[in-house]
Amino acid sequence: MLEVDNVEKYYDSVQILYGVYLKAEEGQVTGILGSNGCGKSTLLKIIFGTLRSKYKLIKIDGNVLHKKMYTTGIAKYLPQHNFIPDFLSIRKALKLYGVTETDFKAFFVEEDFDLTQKFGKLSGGQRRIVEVFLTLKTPSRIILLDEPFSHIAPIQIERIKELIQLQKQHKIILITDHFYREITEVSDAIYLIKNGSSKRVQQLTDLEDYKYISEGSL
Ligand SMILES: Nc1ncnc2c1ncn2[C@@H]1O[C@H](COP(=O)(O)OP(=O)(O)OP(=O)(O)O)[C@@H](O)[C@H]1O
Repeated sequence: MLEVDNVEKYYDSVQILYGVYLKAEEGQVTGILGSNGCGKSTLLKIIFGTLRSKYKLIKIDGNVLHKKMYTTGIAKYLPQHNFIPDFLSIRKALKLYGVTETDFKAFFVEEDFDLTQKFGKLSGGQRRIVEVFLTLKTPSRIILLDEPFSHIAPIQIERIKELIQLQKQHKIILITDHFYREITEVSDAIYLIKNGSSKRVQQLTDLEDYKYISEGSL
């Protein structure tokens, strides 16, 4: 289990997060929703350890994590924007992520990607779906996904959702996206970031009550 508590973040003198708490269980997908600029990406970066915060407490299976999470190899993080360098081939990326070529080919049957293809030569959407696939299939136990559904075609979104369901069995998956219907469908637990704090969403109508979505849009 991953527990994140008391996250406070300032950018210069502006406070963005005011004591965020969330709990993410193994075998479950934990969704994070919130309006533009509320601090979702900031929170994921703080959890991963690539962004400093004023306070935070991270526990894994009840033990306080003293190191930056990314240095431990326990987690992989999909940032909001493309991150695999242009010069890297698909084959090299598979090796780096510990994903087999067989698994890759089994998922991308239709696309029939050439494994020597470099990321710089893929389309924006192709690049994104390969990045999402690698992040989900990597053997790391904790997976942090920032906007995995953005920039990919609807049919691919369905495939990614199926992959998430398969991969979550042995993993702790934290996910955020503005495709809130996808998030609510794929998540076992949901938090909403609002006014710098996290609120556990117990039922979907809470999203209306917290004015994340307009009344009647469910
Ligand atoms: N490096 C930075 N310096 C100063 N302010 C920043 C920095 N990065 C983010 N912010 C601000 O912090 C707030 C939270 O940003 P963040 O990217 O975490 O939001 P978000 O919820 O992921 O937004 P979105 O859904 O639009 O991607 C925003 O107001 C943003 O302008």
